[in-house]
Amino acid sequence: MKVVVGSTNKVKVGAVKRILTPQGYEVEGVDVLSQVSDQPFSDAETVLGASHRAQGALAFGDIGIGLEAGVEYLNDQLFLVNWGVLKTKEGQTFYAGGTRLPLPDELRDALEDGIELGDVIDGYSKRQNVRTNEGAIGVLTADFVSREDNFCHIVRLLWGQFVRNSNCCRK
Ligand SMILES: O=P(O)(O)OP(=O)(O)OP(=O)(O)OC[C@H]1O[C@@H](n2cnc3c(O)ncnc32)[C@H](O)[C@@H]1O
Ligand SMILES: [Mg+2]
Repeated sequence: MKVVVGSTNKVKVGAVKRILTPQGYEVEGVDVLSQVSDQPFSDAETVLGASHRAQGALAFGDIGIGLEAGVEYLNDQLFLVNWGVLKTKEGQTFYAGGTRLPLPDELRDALEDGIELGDVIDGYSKRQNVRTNEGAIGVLTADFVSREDNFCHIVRLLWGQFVRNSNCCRK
């Protein structure tokens, strides 16, 4: 059974591989459109992007997984949010949300101006390609939690729901 991730970002594909390769699944990443803003600005837009990515990925395998990051206001505080969607050829859809972490106030203006967090966090941290490495979450947690760790948590939540609802691999 082939599992396809709707992105070629190595932390997204790496997270799915980390959970599903040991279970014997073939995992591949493909570039598909999220059909939302490059920087989603709400939970609703972020989960929609993940859903589009899962649907796009499903064309290339038996299971499609979409992982999407965004930002969301809670009261006056901007938070980093992450969502995952898993879709099967049989028409099942599973959703899971990940960690929420407050973003420093210094980042808010640039994000409100439409600059992607991936670009803003590089300048803020004085690091490069943060989005395909430790992620904003790595910068903000002194590297205790990486962006891949964060997506792994979501993949476990998605896969666990899929297993519970399928006949193939229930323990
Ligand atoms: O190739 P894709 O799959 O698009 O990978 P991406 O890094 O752009 O990932 P998303 O589109 O899901 O992320 C939406 C935006 O949020 C940014 N972002 C979210 N979480 C991040 C993190 O932990 N570190 C750096 N950038 C992050 C990202 O750079 C985008 O601007
Ligand atoms: Mg993107």
